[in-house]
Amino acid sequence: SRIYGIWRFKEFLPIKTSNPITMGEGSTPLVRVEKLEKLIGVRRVYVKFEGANPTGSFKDRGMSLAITLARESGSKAVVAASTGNTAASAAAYASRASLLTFLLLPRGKVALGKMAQSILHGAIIVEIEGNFDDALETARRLAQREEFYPLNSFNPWRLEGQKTLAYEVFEEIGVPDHVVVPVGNAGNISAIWKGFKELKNWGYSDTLPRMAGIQAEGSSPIASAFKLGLDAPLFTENPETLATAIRIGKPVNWFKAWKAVTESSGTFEVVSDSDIIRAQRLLAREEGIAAEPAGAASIAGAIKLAQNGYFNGDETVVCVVTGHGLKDPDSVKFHPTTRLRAMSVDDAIEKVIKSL
Ligand SMILES: Cc1ncc(COP(=O)(O)O)c(/C=C/C(=O)C(=O)O)c1O
Repeated sequence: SRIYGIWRFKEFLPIKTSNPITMGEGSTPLVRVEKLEKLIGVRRVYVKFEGANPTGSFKDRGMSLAITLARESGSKAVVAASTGNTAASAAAYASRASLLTFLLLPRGKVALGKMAQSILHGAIIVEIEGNFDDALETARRLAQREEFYPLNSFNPWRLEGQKTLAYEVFEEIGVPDHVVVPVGNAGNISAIWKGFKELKNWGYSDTLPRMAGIQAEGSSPIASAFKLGLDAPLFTENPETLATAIRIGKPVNWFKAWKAVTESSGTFEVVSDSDIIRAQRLLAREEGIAAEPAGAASIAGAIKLAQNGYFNGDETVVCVVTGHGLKDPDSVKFHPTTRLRAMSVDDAIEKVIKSL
């Protein structure tokens, strides 16, 4: 059968199919980041680089299952509210299944690369005046009509695909001490935790990681409440962060994420937009990894957790970088570099030599 991708784990997936809608999603790089290790102060730090998926984010893992089911459901169209990556992934996989895609997007709040993908794959795009949470409510109501198949992460099949990240990490390095995940609608951290629990329940492993969920300061309904010692999130009407992928005020999967953190004796942490931008630059200029801002939030979170003494120094930490830097080209405005204008070959040569 398949030698790479999530369908290698077909026995662990809840749907039986001989021809899934797939583009080889999964089997993403687990990259050791030794310079960041020194900064975070633990024995090993790895980045699970989900930007290497077919549409550039972890969403592809779950979309492969969900679209395979959508095709069998007899629906004519799929519908998804999104901050961008679910949209891009839905449009790509649905086109492969010859299904129409309706996207509900918060107008003006979706990063350029994700809009480009949604357009390229021919989705029907509805830009809503409002935020992601309004878009999600629209999608939920549309999904009550037979002709629309719902793709948002209240759809459990998406999370069943996303749990495969845990299987891949286990295959390569066993069970890490910590897994750090950026949290928006809170599906992914829950899915990864589920994957590790299954491995233990099925007797493949005998330990579990501690999960750390990272949210952006202006959009941290779960993390802020957790840090205040509350037992439920503080939903916010106006989430704000430049990490637009995780700009979500009413996370639909908050309860699953809360359980993942409490069951694993993990934590939630809040990082500022400047922490995120700093992490994006460190990843790109020290480790060669291009992360979109929300993807860099896991590294920003690990740095902050280290500063708060959360780690004991000899652990292995996996940071999930959830989306590729190409998704949000506008974010390069935060990362100036030298750009020289050369009027001729000689001029270019002279300027380059002067810049050495
Ligand atoms: C790069 C990136 N990093 C982290 C998250 C948060 O994952 P969840 O906590 O499972 O929501 C998202 C989520 C994106 C959407 O929710 C969407 O695309 O609509 C993301 O794109």
